[in-house]
Amino acid sequence: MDWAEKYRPRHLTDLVGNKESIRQMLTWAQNWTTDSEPLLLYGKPGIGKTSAANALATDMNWDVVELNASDQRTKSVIERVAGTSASTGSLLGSGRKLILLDEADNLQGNADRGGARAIVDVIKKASQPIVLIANDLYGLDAAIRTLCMKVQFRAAQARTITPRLKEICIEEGITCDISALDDISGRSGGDIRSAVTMLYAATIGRSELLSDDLSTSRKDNRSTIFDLVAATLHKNPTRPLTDIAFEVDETPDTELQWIEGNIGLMKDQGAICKAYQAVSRADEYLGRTYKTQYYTLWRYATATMLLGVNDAAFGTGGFMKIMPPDRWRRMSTAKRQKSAREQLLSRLGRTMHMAAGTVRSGYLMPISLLAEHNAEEYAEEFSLDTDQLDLLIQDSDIAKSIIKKIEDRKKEIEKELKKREKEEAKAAQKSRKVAEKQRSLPAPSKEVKTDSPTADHQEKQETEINPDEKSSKAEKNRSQSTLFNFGG
Ligand SMILES: Nc1ncnc2c1ncn2[C@@H]1O[C@H](COP(=O)(O)OP(=O)(O)OP(=O)(O)O)[C@@H](O)[C@H]1O
Repeated sequence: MDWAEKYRPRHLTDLVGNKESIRQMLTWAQNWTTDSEPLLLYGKPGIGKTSAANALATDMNWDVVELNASDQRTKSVIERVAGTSASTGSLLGSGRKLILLDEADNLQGNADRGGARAIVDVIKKASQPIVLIANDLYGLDAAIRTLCMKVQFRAAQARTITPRLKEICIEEGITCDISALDDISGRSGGDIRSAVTMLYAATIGRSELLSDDLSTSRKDNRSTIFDLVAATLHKNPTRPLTDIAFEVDETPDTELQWIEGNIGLMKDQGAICKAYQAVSRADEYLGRTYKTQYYTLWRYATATMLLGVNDAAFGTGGFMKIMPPDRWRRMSTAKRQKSAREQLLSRLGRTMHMAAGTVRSGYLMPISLLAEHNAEEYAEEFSLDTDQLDLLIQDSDIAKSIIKKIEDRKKEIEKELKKREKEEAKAAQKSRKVAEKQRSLPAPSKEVKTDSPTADHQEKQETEINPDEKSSKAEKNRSQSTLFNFGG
């Protein structure tokens, strides 16, 4: 029996983590009446949902009728099995039956589309407790979802899984390194089933588990292109080169570029020359392969390249810093420059209302000469980036510093704008508050106290108004009094 099954928790107290969810389940079960909602347990796989449901039934002394996705969960099966169980008592006549619907989010895959509908009917009619289990809450039919009391199960934390693994090791009589168990717990991503299974796999045929055992068993033993290049340039490769090449996940032409790109690591000029001859011969075979579509030639190309270069490399050894082919770096630089050139021409052309080709053939040189004298203005005018300005003035350092200066200035302006917006918002808020406060004040009494500070202030203001304004105010007052008089 695999350990995940062997060490399935039998009682609620055996479960690791999710204490609050387990408490909710127990309360639900202890207070269960025919009016209770069914329970929906949801969460990632392997964290104990099914085990918890079974353990609950055991602890409550209930029977279990389980329907999982492997059963043909058609409407009729669900109605027959769950429906009957739900509406009748226990076989023993006393206890209850827990109806367990595992993988409830997988009903849509059934041949009979009545599955979800049937569950809703069964749930509504049920006279026995029902537990549904799902990984994806929203993969569940909405009608079922809304009928249930939902309890979430969360992935376990690594530090709670390790003690469980230790218990299993003790039970199995295996001496274990705690750091090895921590490693397994960490890699399980909170999935306890996967942690238990990993432990099982790592300890097969052992009575001791050390952290080193784990790292070697985990290591991907396939060779990489770095291994192949290193072995080819080494005087005594430990394994046949063709075996290593077979494991490397690259085509012979890519391998050729890598080997050619690292030939320079050889010290001896004569050896380098010999290695290039082997590479050139291999390249011929590759060319013929593509021309004739006769892929058996690939093997000759690979053998010529690896064995020829290794033969030339005799005497090379020690630490080597293997790098991706320089040609790739140059190609990517050239590609970047080409795109910068095209963008620059189209930008200049757009501003000057002419085709990019015309700019290149007739105007690029004079613009470059002019830009040299006023690079910053040109960069701003045409919104150039570092590469584009560099193309124009042919000086990457100056281009870099100018673009940085422009960007810093832009940032400064943006900062200033933001600051101002904030200040304005603050002022607006303040004046809103003042207005609100004034509105909430009781209406002033009709009798105006002339000795009040407000009145003083008003008076003072009036004395400060210049004579012209005063006369126009007097005029206004006069006309107002006339109006009142008219109304009276
Ligand atoms: N909380 C837990 N405590 C102890 N062991 C656990 C726990 N969760 C999972 N396991 C181990 O993983 C196995 C599988 O657990 P279980 O079937 O309950 O998970 P599940 O959440 O229902 O997964 P799925 O959604 O895939 O059905 C158990 O038999 C047990 O060995």
